[in-house]
Order: sequence, then structure tokens, then C-alpha cells
Amino acid sequence: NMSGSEMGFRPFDPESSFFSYPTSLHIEEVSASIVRSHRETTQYRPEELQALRWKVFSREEIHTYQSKSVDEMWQHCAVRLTDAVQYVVEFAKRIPGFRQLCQNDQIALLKSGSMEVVLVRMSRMFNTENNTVFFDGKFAGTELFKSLSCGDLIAAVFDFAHNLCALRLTEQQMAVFTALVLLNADRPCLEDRERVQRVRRDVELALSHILLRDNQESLLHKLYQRVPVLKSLCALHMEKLRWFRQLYPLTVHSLFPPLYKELFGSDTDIQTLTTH
Ligand SMILES: CNS(=O)(=O)c1ccc(CNC(=O)c2cnc(OC)c3c2cnn3-c2ccc(F)cc2)cc1
Repeated sequence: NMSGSEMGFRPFDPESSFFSYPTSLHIEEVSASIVRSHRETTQYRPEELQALRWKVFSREEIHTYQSKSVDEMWQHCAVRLTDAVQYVVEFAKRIPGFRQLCQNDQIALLKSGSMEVVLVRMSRMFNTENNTVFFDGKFAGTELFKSLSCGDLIAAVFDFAHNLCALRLTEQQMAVFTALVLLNADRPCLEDRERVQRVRRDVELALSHILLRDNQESLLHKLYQRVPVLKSLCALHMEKLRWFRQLYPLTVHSLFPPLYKELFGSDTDIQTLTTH
């Protein structure tokens, strides 16, 4: 039979803080589970996006988008954004500990974090060589979004994606970073902050562990530096949506996806998110 230490048990040492920390095996499991969920909830693999990177829209196709009316293009983008957000909701539900949070906190974290994760994920679909992003099956520059009349928002979205893309995160680093973006205990309207903080702590350890293993500890600081920009981008998106909703209330009311309105609108009745 194996001795205690071989079985993985350690003699209790009251001095060591080890017992208050999860085992490194547990952290490895948390990382692996988050990376698997990320892979299962991104519509394209990095190599697929790489293979498509020179498939750009023709002048005619760009012109077609630019000829759309403001409300038509907004509706089109709202549908695309809601597609991307749906995958983020699925990703969140698979983060270890997320489903154990109370429903109110799961919704509060998604309301404030899902757009931030979509923006972080956008760096996967970005081509820094020609400043294009994968949208509707091809790579598009900012000019394609002209009819949204949100030039400042689109420019900021592209800037953010460009800067993050330049950090060249691996899929594992991005997976764990996006889980951290969602598990933010400082979000408004949380009922059990301590619980969110406890779930977050294991993911923080997972990110540090991965960056240490990749010999890229300096990335941690760079990633945390980008978080305030994420917040301002989401605030700008909400501001534009309020502006658009004033101009086209019916479009938002009857043509925007329900999930989009629940997450980004001031709608309080959360139907889509609560259906498991
Ligand atoms: C994230 N998973 S993935 O496999 O890498 C992956 C790769 C590509 C796509 C498809 N592209 C998009 O969805 C997309 C691209 N670019 C955008 O903006 C530049 C998008 C998109 C969705 N909404 N918005 C958007 C956001 C804010 C705004 F004001 C207007 C539009 C989806 C998913």
C-alpha cells in the first residue's frame, strides 16, 4: 500500500498556508475546464480565421453595406452581436462555479460582462496587417460600418481589438482572461460578492499559473491595464444604443433580438437568459 505522501496527502502543517489554497491539481483542472469551454463556445478556430484572413469584402460589397439605412445596419449588427453574445453566455455557464452562483448574480455578471468578453474575443478575428475584422463571413475595415453613424465607437472597437491582438494571447491565456473578465466581484447589483470573489480567486490563480508556465508574467499587468478601456467601450456602446433607440424606438422594440435588449437595454424582464 502507498505511504501517505505518495497518496498525495501532506502531513498537516499548521504553519503552511497551503491548506487555505486550492491544490495546484485543482487549479490545473479549473484551467483545463475553462480552456475546453472556450474552445466549445467560439464559432471559429484560430486556424480557420487564419485561413480566411485575406478574404476581404469587395468595393461593391462594402458599398452595399454603406448604402443600408442607419436602422437597417444597426439591426444587422445587433443580430451579429447577439450571436456572439449567445456564445459568451454559454461559455459563462461552463466556468467552474458560475452555475452555483445565485441566478441574480449570474445575470448581473452577464449583463455587465458579456459585451466585454465579445470585445476581447474580437482580437481573435482581427487582422492587424490590414486593420480588418471578421464580420459576416469576410474581413471588413471600419468603413464598412459607416452607415451605423457610430464612427467613434467603431474606431474604438477596432483600436481595442488591434492592441489586444498585438499581445498575441494564446487560446489558453484568452480563455482564462475572458473568464476573469466575467467573474468581476465589483459589478453593480451583486447579492453575494464574497461568493463571486471566491469563484474568481481560483481563476486568478489559473491565469497566473498559465502565464508563469508560458514565461509571460509581464502579460498580467498589460491585460489588467486594458480592463478600464473595456468598460469605456461598453459605456460608449450603451450611449449609442440610447441615442439610436430615441431615433428608432420601433426598430429596437420589434426588430432587435430579445437577448440584446435584456443585456444592453434597460429592460428588466430577463426571459431569454433565465431559460436554461
Ligand atoms: C468570438 N468567437 S470567434 O469564433 O472568434 C468569432 C469570429 C467572428 C465572428 C463574426 N464577427 C462578429 O460577430 C463581429 C465582428 N465585428 C464586429 O464589430 C466590428 C461585431 C461583430 C459582432 N458585433 N459586432 C459589433 C460590435 C459593436 C458594434 F458597435 C458594432 C458591431 C463571430 C465569432
